[in-house]
Amino acid sequence: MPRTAVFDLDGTLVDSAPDIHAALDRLVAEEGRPPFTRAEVTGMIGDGVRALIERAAAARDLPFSEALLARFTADYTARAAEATALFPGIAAALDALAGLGWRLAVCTNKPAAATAALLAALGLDGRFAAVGGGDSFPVRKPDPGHLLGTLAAAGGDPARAVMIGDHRNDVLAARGAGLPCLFAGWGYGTLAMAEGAAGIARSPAQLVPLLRDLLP
Ligand SMILES: O=C(O)COP(=O)(O)O
Ligand SMILES: [Mg+2]
Repeated sequence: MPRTAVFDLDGTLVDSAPDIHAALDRLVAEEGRPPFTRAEVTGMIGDGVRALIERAAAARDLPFSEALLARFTADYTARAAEATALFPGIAAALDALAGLGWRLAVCTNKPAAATAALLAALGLDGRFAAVGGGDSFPVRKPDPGHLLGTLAAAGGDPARAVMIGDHRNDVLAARGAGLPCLFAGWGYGTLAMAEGAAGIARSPAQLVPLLRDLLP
């Protein structure tokens, strides 16, 4: 059974904050509200799009509504790849893992449609044995069912898999699923969120050696 590396998306594989930030600014500008700082935006990412819009609305004194959420989702999904790129070193790490026989998967709280659009725009469709989005299953991270469902879809073995993510939700999902989590220190989470992780990768260049240590 091959080893499986299950990657979080936002803040781990891709630096998606610029496009999320731009879409949030367009949304609140339509309501006559001022734009966000980048730190405000990265602090609101990680619990899926509904939580993102609830937080953004609260921060700009706007009532949350399904219509607001739907407007954001449509706009962001159409423009998710304008400024979003892989973090430097990620492409090489994915290539190296694939070359070592690892199976690759994505487990993200980003909705599946936006995730698919983004991965396609980055030329990454087909790279992953499975992609579990934030609305692909009845549950999402930190619920381990999201990670285990993605792993099952990838044909991976939970006893031979590692989760890599930048948020507390990734660490908690991995812990609940009985997998080690490697914390992505270059992402949007704080290092305090790494508590309970099996290790911290400071840069994508450290991914392959640390993953090989975790699953020799
Ligand atoms: O959509 C989010 O809030 C975060 O997505 P992630 O799980 O890929 O970090
Ligand atoms: Mg993330």
